[in-house]
Amino acid sequence: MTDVRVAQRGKGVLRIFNEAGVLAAADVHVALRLSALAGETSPDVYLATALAVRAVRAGSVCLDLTRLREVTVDEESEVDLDDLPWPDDSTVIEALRRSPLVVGGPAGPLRPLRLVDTAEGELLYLDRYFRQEETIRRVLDQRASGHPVVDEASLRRGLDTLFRDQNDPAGSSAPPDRQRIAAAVAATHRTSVIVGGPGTGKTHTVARVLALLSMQTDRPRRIALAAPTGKAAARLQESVRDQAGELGLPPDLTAMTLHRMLGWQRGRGSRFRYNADNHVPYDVIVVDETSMVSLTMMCRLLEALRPDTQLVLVGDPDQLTSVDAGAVLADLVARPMSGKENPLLARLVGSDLDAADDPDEAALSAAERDRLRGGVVRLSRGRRFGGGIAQLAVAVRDADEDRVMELLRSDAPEVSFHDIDDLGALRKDVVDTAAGVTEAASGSDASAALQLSEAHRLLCAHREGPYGVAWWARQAMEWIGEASGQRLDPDRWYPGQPLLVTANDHETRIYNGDTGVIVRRADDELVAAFARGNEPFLLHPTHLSAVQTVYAMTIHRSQGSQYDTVSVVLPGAESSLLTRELLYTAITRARRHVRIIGTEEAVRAGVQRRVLRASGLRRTFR
Ligand SMILES: Nc1ncnc2c1ncn2[C@@H]1O[C@H](COP(=O)(O)OP(=O)(O)OP(=O)(O)O)[C@@H](O)[C@H]1O
Repeated sequence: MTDVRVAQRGKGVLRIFNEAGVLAAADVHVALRLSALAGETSPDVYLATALAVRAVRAGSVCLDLTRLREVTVDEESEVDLDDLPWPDDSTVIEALRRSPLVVGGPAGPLRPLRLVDTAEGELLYLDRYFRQEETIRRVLDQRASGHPVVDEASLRRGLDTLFRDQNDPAGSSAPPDRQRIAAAVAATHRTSVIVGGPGTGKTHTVARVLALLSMQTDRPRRIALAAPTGKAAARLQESVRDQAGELGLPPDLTAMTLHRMLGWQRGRGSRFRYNADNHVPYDVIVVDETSMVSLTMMCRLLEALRPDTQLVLVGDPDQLTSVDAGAVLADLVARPMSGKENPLLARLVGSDLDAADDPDEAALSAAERDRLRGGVVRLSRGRRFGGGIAQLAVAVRDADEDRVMELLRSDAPEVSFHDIDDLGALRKDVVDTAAGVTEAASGSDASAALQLSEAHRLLCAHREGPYGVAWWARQAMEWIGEASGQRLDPDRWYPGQPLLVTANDHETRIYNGDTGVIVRRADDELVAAFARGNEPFLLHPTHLSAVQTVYAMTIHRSQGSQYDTVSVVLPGAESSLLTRELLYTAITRARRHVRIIGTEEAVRAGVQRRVLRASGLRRTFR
């Protein structure tokens, strides 16, 4: 028997790294094929190439050659990474500098790798990702070289009207008001980036940005609202529509996925209808949940923009990033800012920029002020949560593990911490939620069933194993079966069955990650219901190409959704999936209560472990 994960052609160092589980067979094949085409024979270059392919697979845009050894392997692997025959960093870099894979060779113009020197060390790119990153950098810099033409007096009036004191509607909100700064930045820059944790008012601000921009002209602005997933688009649309009447926005603004906005075409691969030669026809584009946008998608979006289209990128850079390579939103916030601050900003919101601390909002730091040059504003004042969840999220984000433990062990009603044997409260939430959803679904009330299915969600870091989704979903089904006296059979459709879509279907506009529920219609037919705008979208379940029954889901999948109560089953402290970003994402899925199930050791390990996502966007190239 051969192990499919081991590349049969791999020899020497590649074979050793492959068998140790650091490299996949595909990484080895790509490295060998490229080397053969270019006539490369150095084992150091083989290894670096295979590690560069692996890095992209693991979500990085490039390989950080100064951190070669920072790789993770499966938990089951018993290999000690330090025992592997790691070459010396500088030997690898020297070999790459001479390599035909990097400099081109007699075999032809093929140059599949790029070696880049930066102040913090060398990066190795697969050419395709290098070019995408270059495009992003170039388009952003071009767009930052000028500012939109605006009517200053009208903007000032707009800001005064839209950002009111909550207690005194005749007055403006107290400075510093970062939402007002964000709106002013968005109105005066071609590209702006509005970031913040959950409930900091990102969508509230976006609706006001749209109102502010619409006030600037008599001609209606062509506005596009977009998000990387269908679910996130639906949420954005709903929030903006809720505020449309109050703000004088068109009542029928529709949000769509980025794929749809760029004109995804069946059978055309990543080639969109709108691209560098055929720009998207909008004056203003808002992208929500930008943390989930991959490098490739950001590249496609930026190259499809008209130079004068105003782009507002919104999201939470502390969350888990896209499944594909890149952490573009976090990079845009952290990258060295070029350009000068738009002087108009100081005239419009000078009192916010210069204000001292206010009881509700701290004064702007020097770093925040600097980020304004790049059109980046971070909203920090939580507007939604009763303290506990937000405080916990902030402590995780700031890697303050003692504070995290203190909050978990406090009696804050929004947070609880349970041992893996202490499952009574979880069981009750699972059973009660299923009972509520089943009752509504059996009574053909699709809206209520969908709403009730957001009352509680069980999240895991892993798919498999004792901490994984499969195990916990089975456990949940047993609990529900015992409580209702009826065994659940996920191989047949039944009312109240919770669904998770696992692949995009552009035709039905049902997307990977969308969740729904099976409902019995008044005519007794069973249909799948998905939340979409005000009315649920119903379709026959056989029209769903890829769908699972979901009593537990991975934290990755839960991105872009929120639930009243979230229960998070943590894996063991040694799990490489357990990271700060993962914990932060899980905690911030909860609206009212977050229940963490696991050990103190696991919490502390998770808070300290970071997702390594190498990219060049944060660096200055030499
Ligand atoms: N300046 C404000 N004055 C009053 N209420 C506000 C203000 N800003 C936000 N809110 C309210 O706070 C809540 C959270 O705001 P919003 O939904 O815009 O946050 P968000 O950052 O988009 O959150 P999420 O990331 O979870 O979607 C909403 O109910 C909103 O109406």
